[in-house]
Amino acid sequence: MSEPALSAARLAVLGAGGWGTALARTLAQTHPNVTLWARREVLAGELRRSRFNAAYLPGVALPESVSVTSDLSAAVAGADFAFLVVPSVGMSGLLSALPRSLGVVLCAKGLAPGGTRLSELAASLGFGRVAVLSGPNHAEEIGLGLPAATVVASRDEAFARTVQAELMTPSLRVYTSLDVPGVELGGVLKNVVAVAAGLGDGLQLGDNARASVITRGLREMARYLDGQGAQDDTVYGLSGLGDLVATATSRHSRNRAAGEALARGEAPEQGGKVVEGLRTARLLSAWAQESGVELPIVQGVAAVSEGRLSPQQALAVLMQREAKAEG
Ligand SMILES: NC(=O)C1=CN([C@@H]2O[C@H](COP(=O)(O)OP(=O)(O)OC[C@H]3O[C@@H](n4cnc5c(N)ncnc54)[C@H](O)[C@@H]3O)[C@@H](O)[C@H]2O)C=CC1
Ligand SMILES: O=C(CO)COP(=O)(O)O
Repeated sequence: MSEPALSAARLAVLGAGGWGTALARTLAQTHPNVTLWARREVLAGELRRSRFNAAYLPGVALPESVSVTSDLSAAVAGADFAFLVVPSVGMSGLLSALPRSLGVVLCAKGLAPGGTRLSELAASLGFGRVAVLSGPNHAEEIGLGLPAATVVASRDEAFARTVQAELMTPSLRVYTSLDVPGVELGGVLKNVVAVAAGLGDGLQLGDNARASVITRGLREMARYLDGQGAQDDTVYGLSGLGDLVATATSRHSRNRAAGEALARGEAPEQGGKVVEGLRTARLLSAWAQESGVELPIVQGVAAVSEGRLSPQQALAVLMQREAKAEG
């Protein structure tokens, strides 16, 4: 395969956790001008010195061409657009500190406080060029250059195409979409179902149980997306079913591992790595309670993570729901 052509675009990756590091490495294959911003200077210094992110993505070398800084203004100065890769709880603070003229690609798979979608948050803060990136993309594999596909969605079709063109490499196939809520929410909800799959794995419930959780979880995802303005078929694409399968079955998934830890009676968040599905479960469980829309798996995960039910009790609640037709 021939070497991909280099691009003159200047790109910023804001957030130096696992996914930000993997994206910076991917972009560096085709861009000599990539800057990676780490919130903490101690991490930025470590990355500059060793070129490895031992805490968040061990084993993936950051190319020398990637500039690393903890100075946010310097990171985005002259950038054509930026990938925002901090946990969803940090997105509001990060967006507030950025120039509104900057094109932003939101890469977190979670919701803002109160359950607002991150793309809505960005628009409400005055950003004009807003895209979301979502798909079956474990940083551990993308960072090694293993093949994958992903979706960039924006209401601004030209911006989505620009991001697609800049992010595509021979090992990362990027699709565009105009369905922002559909693509964004698929990535948000699959994390909760992955926690449920992890709970089942931790309780050693077997392959049938995992398949049932994935399938009924997909149904809950579709039910929620339906009320949020998403297109019907998006949930069955890469950002929905694709990412659900990747996350609910992968040894890399932090959300699945959190479910396993809960089943063992251990703390679900370990090593300082973000587990978006726990917070999302609580936000969506509250929404389900208020709206009367049934999201039993989401509500079960919320109940376990809040300590209201044991994993075994949550399983019993799910299994003993009233008999009904599939749908
Ligand atoms: N790890 C993965 O494979 C993928 C993760 N994502 C999503 O990307 C987002 C980031 O995840 P990871 O990179 O895995 O997280 P991570 O846990 O590996 O690292 C998070 C990074 O963000 C920093 N951080 C934490 N709070 C912050 C704040 N308020 N402001 C700025 N920086 C802050 C941490 O110091 C750390 O460097 C999450 O929403 C996750 O769901 C999406 C696709 C793949
Ligand atoms: O979103 C991801 C893969 O697409 C990563 O999932 P985890 O946060 O569960 O590791």
